[in-house]
Amino acid sequence: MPAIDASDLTKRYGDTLAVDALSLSVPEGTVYGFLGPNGAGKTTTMRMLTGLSKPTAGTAAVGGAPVTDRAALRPRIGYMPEEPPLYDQATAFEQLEYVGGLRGIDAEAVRARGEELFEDLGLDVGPSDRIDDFSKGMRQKVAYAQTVLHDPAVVFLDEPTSGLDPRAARTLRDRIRRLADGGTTVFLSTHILPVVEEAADAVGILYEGSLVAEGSPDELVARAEEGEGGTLEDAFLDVTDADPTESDRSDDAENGDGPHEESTLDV
Ligand SMILES: Nc1ncnc2c1ncn2[C@@H]1O[C@H](COP(=O)(O)OP(=O)(O)OP(=O)(O)O)[C@@H](O)[C@H]1O
Repeated sequence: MPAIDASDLTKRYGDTLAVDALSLSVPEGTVYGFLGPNGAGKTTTMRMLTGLSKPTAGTAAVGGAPVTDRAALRPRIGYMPEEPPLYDQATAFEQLEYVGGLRGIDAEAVRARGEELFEDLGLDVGPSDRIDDFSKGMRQKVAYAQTVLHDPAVVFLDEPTSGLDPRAARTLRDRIRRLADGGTTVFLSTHILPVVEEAADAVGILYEGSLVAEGSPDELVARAEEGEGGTLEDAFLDVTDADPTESDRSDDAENGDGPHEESTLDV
């Protein structure tokens, strides 16, 4: 049974078709890199897969639980949104205690696991330092720790390395790879191609709500080599008509020539 199994998942906001009949199958213990330009529908997809947004149509199950069954889904998943919810006035441990409490993990277990996670991530903070004073990288580490605190079967990470310096980004990338090597499934949404190139087993490229390419990073690169380029970036550009190095191309994406249905790369 795949860890993530989605069939024709669709989300419509009024006239906007944010996600268009998306089907996905992600095997257990793998990292799936979910790429796409701004506004492609990545966050909307993650919100549906984590039970936070009700699909307009289609079905999905994560860790064996239907996404419509939030009680069953919750213990199986961890979700780190692009703007992780953290209490500025809390210390790093208080933040974990709060989240652990909501998940019914006792304080002692939270502390032990927190110490292990913070040490592993290289988060060096004093016992009374508040999140308010943390750098972006330190906040991301706390957010990551609270996402994996309960050892979920499937972890969803939305732009986890955005704003991180290269060293912090590498630490997180290594942790993502290790999670998968330990059997956890990781669904990773990002615009940053080297992150998926290094960490992902499979890559899906979303464009205007549809999956326009899917394969291993190597397969997509090989495909791009048949054209003009030979990098994942070239593959991305081929199928999305967008430049991933530009921060906001959603208007262009809407007005430009989108890929045709048949441009789906089944590599
Ligand atoms: N709550 C909402 N109400 C109305 N439209 C929405 C809502 N959320 C998302 N959209 C629209 O759905 C589309 C997909 O947005 P989404 O945030 O999922 O894209 P994304 O790929 O995550 O983009 P980014 O990379 O910029 O975060 C966009 O056109 C967006 O404007």
